[in-house]
Amino acid sequence: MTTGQIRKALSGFYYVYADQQTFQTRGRGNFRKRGLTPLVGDYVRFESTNLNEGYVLELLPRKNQLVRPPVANIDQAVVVTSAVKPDFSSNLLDRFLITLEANGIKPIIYLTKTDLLSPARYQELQTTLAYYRQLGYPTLVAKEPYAKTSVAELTAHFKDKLTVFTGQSGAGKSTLLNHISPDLNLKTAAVSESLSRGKHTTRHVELLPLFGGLVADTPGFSALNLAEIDLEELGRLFPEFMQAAPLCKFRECQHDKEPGCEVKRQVEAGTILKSRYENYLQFREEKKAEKPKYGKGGKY
Ligand SMILES: Nc1nc2c(ncn2[C@@H]2O[C@H](COP(=O)(O)OP(=O)(O)OP(=O)(O)O)[C@@H](O)[C@H]2O)c(=O)[nH]1
Ligand SMILES: [Zn+2]
Repeated sequence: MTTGQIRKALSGFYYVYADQQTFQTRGRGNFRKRGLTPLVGDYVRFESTNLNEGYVLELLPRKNQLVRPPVANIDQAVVVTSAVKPDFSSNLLDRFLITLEANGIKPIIYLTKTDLLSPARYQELQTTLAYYRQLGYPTLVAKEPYAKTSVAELTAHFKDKLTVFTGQSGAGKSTLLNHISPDLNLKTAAVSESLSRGKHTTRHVELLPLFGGLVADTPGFSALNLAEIDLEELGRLFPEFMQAAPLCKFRECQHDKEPGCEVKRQVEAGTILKSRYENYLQFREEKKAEKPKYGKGGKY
């Protein structure tokens, strides 16, 4: 048996990459009885007699997976964020960031449509996004989002990583991917002014070797309803809260109503961005409003 990585899944075939070759295989392992479906990005054990006939026998454990795009073992996600049309939303950005943090996926923020901004608004967004950069998230903000230098700054992060593209509909994911790899020829669509929604075409995901790493060729917009995040876990998904927390008076401080909270102190002092804290409180309310889940011991 050989170990390889699924780089494409199509019409019942899994295309497994191993030893610098691609093997066309079918699923046959007991993972199927356990209701597991191999995903692009999965590491598998397989056997084959030639390049066109082989069987995936075992699915190796995943470190994470997303539903849209359906990819496993993701290292990082480019959060394509538009400055206008649709308007920049710190709430949406923070939602993306905590969802990725919860899955152990490193976010890279990429701002698009800056060409449509007034100089003053551009300056303002640069200041806001500098805060995210200082948190440790690579944050790319350019006046010309698709200039060669801007795209090169992004692709420099791809080496040895599996990268996916995510972001709101109409944010410019397909446009950006087309600039990274013109061969892709992904359809882009003007955002319908009346619906404020882009088009959605179903495609099969494939991992492309680009800039020394692998890139999922299909962008996706995973559900961001925080369903899989625990209320108590929320604070740990904000790196600056994590850093402040040891100085909170209470060890299990939720940075909400507790006295002696360092996070709140830093929000007052202006070192923690107010919108981050407000979004945190809103996410908490959202989690609290969720119906109690059965089997979780009435946790909420
Ligand atoms: N002016 C300007 N227009 C852009 C920019 N990026 C994308 N657009 C336009 O915005 C529209 C939406 O871009 P897409 O690349 O289709 O967006 P998407 O995120 O792939 O959208 P979905 O497929 O709906 O998820 C297209 O008409 C693009 O030409 C940009 O930086 N500046
Ligand atoms: Zn606190």
